[in-house]
Amino acid sequence: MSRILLGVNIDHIATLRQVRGTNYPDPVHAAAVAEHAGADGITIHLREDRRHIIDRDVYLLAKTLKTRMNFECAVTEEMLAIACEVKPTYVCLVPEKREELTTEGGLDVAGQKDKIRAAVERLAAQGILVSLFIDADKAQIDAAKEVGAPYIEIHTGRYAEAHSEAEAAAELERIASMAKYAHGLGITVNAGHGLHYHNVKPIAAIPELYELNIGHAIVARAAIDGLEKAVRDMKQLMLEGRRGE
Ligand SMILES: CC(=O)[C@@H](O)[C@H](O)COP(=O)(O)O
Ligand SMILES: NCC(=O)COP(=O)(O)O
Repeated sequence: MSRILLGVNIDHIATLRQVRGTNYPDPVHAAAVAEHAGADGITIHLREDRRHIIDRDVYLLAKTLKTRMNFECAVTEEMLAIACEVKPTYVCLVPEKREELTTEGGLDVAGQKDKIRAAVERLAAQGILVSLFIDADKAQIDAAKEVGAPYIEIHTGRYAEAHSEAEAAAELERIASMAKYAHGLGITVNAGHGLHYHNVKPIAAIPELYELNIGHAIVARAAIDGLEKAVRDMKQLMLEGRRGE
């Protein structure tokens, strides 16, 4: 049985901070906790609108991570320049729409090969391993190969959001067959988006997958699992305050 790795996406630790304009919770701290718990890597998505991860996080994480950074970004001059300066282990190029709640689909590599090839070459020249976040689609995989990307990340959003078991099974089959196809072309295949505690096992069973990137569900689980201690700690401090301690 081959190993499958977990990249923990900490974007939504930063969401909690940004929503109040506080300096906590700190994604840098969260990354250290995730690494201590066994994360194989840390994923962050620096959105153009800086709605969660901000530049400061990227630069600090580059210094503090003990595993490796998977830096997700749109294919823009601003983001490519940051990536080339930070030099994370991985850059995953993703599509981005300003108004979306989260990433809605894969990058159209086939429709903009010259632009993506130039980005891949520019990042690779800095020693960065480039991944393309794409749908489980043969034309997109062929295009990823053509532009020289050594990695792809298959978008699992449609599987995660399936409205029926039959739809989920069909999506799973598509992801599995496209993972096999891409792997056969010599591409290292990751997957992610919308994976959670009840849908991850069938995806993790796909033998060609190297790594899963999971964020929202892990942060949500942490909020519930950590709540009991958080409430106890607050009550204890209130008691100490009342006692004049
Ligand atoms: C590219 C991808 O699937 C995820 O990283 C997703 O884009 C995360 O972005 P949000 O955390 O803003 O939803
Ligand atoms: N690339 C997918 C990712 O990093 C995590 O996505 P999600 O688990 O937050 O949906």
